[in-house]
Amino acid sequence: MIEIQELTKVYGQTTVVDRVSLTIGAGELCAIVGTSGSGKTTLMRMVNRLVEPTSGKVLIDGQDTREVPAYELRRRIGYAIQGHGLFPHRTVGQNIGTVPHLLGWDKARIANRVDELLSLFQLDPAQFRDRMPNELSGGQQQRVGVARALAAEPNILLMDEPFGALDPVIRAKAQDDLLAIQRRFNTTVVLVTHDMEEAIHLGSRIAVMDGGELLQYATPEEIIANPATDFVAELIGGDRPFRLLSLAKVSSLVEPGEAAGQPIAATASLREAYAECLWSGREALPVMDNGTLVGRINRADLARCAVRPS
Ligand SMILES: Nc1ncnc2c1ncn2[C@@H]1O[C@H](COP(=O)(O)OP(=O)(O)OP(=O)(O)O)[C@@H](O)[C@H]1O
Repeated sequence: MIEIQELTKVYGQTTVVDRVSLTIGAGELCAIVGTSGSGKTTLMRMVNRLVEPTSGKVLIDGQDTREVPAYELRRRIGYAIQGHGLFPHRTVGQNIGTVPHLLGWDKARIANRVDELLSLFQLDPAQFRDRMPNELSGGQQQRVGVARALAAEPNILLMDEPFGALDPVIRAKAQDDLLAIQRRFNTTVVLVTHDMEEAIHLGSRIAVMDGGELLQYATPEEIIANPATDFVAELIGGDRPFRLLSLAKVSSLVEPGEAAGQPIAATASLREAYAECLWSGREALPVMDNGTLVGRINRADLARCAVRPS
């Protein structure tokens, strides 16, 4: 658990993070969202003391981070940034093994961990572990960057716009990889993004920053339904019904029965299902789960899920 209490950063005359307090539960993914310069990165970097707070404090599992040497904190907390920050003259395997090496893990354990992470990120270890970063695509480099941040099995992972530079298809894949890994290891993740869509998709809670202040800290459902200020509403944009639909899966709305045409996956979002209904002009779609037809989903139910929650 991360408890941020009255955290403040002042540079010269400017307060860039202003008495922000929030608690991130173990295994949660907190997405910090806001416009450029709103203080997102500074707030996040104060968690591992890459930036020293001017005042306020951060407790990790109850321990004040000021009592822990900064270098130890940075080893304990994974950190991944946009543009991955890989060491260009070290192989993929050496990059991923950086922190385990610093922690004195033996070679076999490091090699196992490197291969395990490469496999998790769907990069064949035999093919990738000895390559240099410039022999990878941007998306592959990004995945290696996240794998490196996870190498020493940190309980906490800080991510600064990790998917910002990726094209939409690779980005969606990288986001899903992150969610799968985060759930598997129950990692607490703090992720900075300027993209509300990404925050809604990934965040179990979203912290909205503006001008150094925390405007709202709530679940995606709460933020969409009840934005705290006009600015938060503006960040969410006009397509709130679709954002609501994107939060739930088809499996949550399956009913018994049949429908004609191409099935939709139970793991697809309600938004995808609604789009498919509209696009194909169908009132209902068959639902497929692991290769088996499990029922159908109908358009009227989908439309009801898009209504503003009361
Ligand atoms: N080392 C520094 N010295 C002085 N000002 C700084 C320093 N680091 C950041 N700032 C200022 O603090 C403010 C917040 O910066 P920060 O990087 O936290 O914003 P951000 O919300 O992450 O923005 P972006 O989305 O553009 O990365 C900005 O106005 C920035 O210019």
